[in-house]
Amino acid sequence: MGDLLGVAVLGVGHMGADHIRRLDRVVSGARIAAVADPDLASAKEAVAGLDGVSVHPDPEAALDAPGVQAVLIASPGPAHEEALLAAFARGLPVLCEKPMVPDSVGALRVVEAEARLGRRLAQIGFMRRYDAEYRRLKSLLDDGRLGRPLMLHCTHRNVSSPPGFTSAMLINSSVSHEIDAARWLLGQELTAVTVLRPRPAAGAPEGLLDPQFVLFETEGGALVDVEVFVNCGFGYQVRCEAVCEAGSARIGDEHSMLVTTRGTAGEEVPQDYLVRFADAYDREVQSWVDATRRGQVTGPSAWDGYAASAVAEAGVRALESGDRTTVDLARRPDLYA
Ligand SMILES: NC(=O)C1=CN([C@@H]2O[C@H](COP(=O)(O)OP(=O)(O)OC[C@H]3O[C@@H](n4cnc5c(N)ncnc54)[C@H](O)[C@@H]3O)[C@@H](O)[C@H]2O)C=CC1
Ligand SMILES: O=C1[C@@H](O)[C@H](O)[C@@H](O)[C@H](O)[C@H]1O
Repeated sequence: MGDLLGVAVLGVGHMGADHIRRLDRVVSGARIAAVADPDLASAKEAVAGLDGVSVHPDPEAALDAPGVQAVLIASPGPAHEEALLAAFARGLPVLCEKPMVPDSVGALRVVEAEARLGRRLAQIGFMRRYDAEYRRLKSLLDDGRLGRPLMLHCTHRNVSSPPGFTSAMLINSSVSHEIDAARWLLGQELTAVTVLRPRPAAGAPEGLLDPQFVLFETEGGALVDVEVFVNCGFGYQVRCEAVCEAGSARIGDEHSMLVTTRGTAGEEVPQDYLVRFADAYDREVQSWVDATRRGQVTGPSAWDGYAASAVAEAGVRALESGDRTTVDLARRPDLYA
């Protein structure tokens, strides 16, 4: 056990429980040292059968527990800022689920706190950067064969939204992935956003503006459109097509299986992100554990987390006003150059 990275997991809901399973059974080089969740019964259940794990209702008690060397934050977004700052205060490396901090002012506080430390401690959970298809697309765009990217056409569909999901969350929870992916794929900041809303789908909960059509402009003059539809009812579908000056490339169609039964043949569609992005989460967490054990921090940074929150915030304003809304980004600290 001594050589394994001792991880405290904060939050044992959908993502936290899946990351606990991953750290315990999939990823090498780590062990769960502590967990925290105000729902103590769920926390105990999440680590039932694991040795040497302390269970806490309070996140800071988990950070101070024996054997904790790193933190994985999987609590709801509004709890992330406090947890990140507590980890920084203890010098603990962190993998923090997206959104890093939902509001940009809080996200900037995290960036500034890390910049004051003078070294990176946080990796943000934008797992698409670890997905095989996204990585192929990134390599293709980077090698220049297709020429300058002009547009990204993105689709983001969920079968259904969890209870309490708001119209703003279509942008700051769901589209936050496209915001990060677009910034990463294009190597450009997003500068303005417009949101159109068709008549809501009959299957959407009362009052939820679902679907939405979100259009981003980039600093290099490209456009990124996203259809986000979180109660589509039929499957989890994430696609991205890059249209460039000398060709196009599309990802997101490979995660299905051709099934033949009772006289028909058709494709099975994944039903959620835990299935569609299973390999990406595995690679993300393995990469975090490996880098942490080497004393390094890699992957999406706190600056990327902040930028995603600032763009999403402009998107929510655009949704509410119906106007094209520009993005205000703070100056990027040298730490993230
Ligand atoms: N990367 C991805 O694809 C996904 C990321 N997420 C992100 O993961 C995070 C968690 O989401 P879910 O697991 O779906 O939520 P969830 O609601 O299933 O679980 C959250 C858990 O955190 C606990 N909790 C509440 N306050 C806490 C605190 N202060 N400290 C520790 N635990 C606390 C709750 O009791 C609950 O058990 C969110 O930031 C969400 O945006 C969620 C789904 C997919
Ligand atoms: O991060 C995620 C959720 O929080 C979000 O609500 C979903 O729309 C995304 O597909 C999923 O990847």
